[in-house]
Amino acid sequence: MNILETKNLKKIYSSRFSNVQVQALENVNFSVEKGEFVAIMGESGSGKTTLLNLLATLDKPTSGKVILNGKDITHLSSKEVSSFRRNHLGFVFQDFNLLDTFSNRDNILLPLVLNGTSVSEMEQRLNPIATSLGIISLLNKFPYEISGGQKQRVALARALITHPELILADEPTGALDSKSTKDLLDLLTQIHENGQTILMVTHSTLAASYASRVLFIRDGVVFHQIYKGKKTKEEMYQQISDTLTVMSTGGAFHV
Ligand SMILES: Nc1ncnc2c1ncn2[C@@H]1O[C@H](COP(=O)(O)OP(=O)(O)OP(=O)(O)O)[C@@H](O)[C@H]1O
Repeated sequence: MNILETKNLKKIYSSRFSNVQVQALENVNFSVEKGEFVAIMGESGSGKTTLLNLLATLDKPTSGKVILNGKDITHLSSKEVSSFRRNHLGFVFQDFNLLDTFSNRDNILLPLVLNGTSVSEMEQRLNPIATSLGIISLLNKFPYEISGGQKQRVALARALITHPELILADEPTGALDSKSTKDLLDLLTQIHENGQTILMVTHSTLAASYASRVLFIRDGVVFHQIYKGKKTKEEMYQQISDTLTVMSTGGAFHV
């Protein structure tokens, strides 16, 4: 079953002060099945952030549709979008986006507080997630007291606490050292194996090699995709690297 689908997604940025227009996405079509872990790769300027912003309802496309769980989310009113985002999507960012004035526990619970969830329900949700992410001992600390890898695990807990249909991760390992990167990727794999749908934008071949499918964007269209299937992480890594080389040297693929 498709949980996410983009149909003929196009985004043209136009400036109010000049006639210059930038076509960031030309015609993006893809779908994500429930439970998939999809990585999106592409060179700088290929339109990845633009795509993520459209999927996250942070921006509207020039034309085309984003369908999440059967609902076209491109025409939500400004009143609807923030509760929609909170209830259906979980976000993980490169720079964690945790509030330093809140404890880690309160950072994680914030989306539930905004939704008016009861305290007992919050605790019931928090415990299993914090246990599986290994952050129970960090809950009463503040973000500035913990390492980058720990912060990203707290951010992941915050993303999971609402049981979102889809986790959108923007370069989640970008600010982490190699040990924390591997730990985070193992956790994402575990979450994926538990049935969570994840879409991750990344420049990292290593991060993408953990995904069940990698989509490559070039010049505003989906240029190629690789399914993990029965490949090992190492085989996947090699195939992603080869594809990036073909892309950077202007070679052609057919999706
Ligand atoms: N707000 C904006 N106004 C005008 N042009 C924009 C805007 N945001 C992005 N662009 C342009 O759209 C194109 C796609 O940008 P986007 O940021 O989506 O690429 P990206 O693949 O995420 O790049 P990177 O990997 O460097 O983050 C680029 O040519 C960029 O300059």
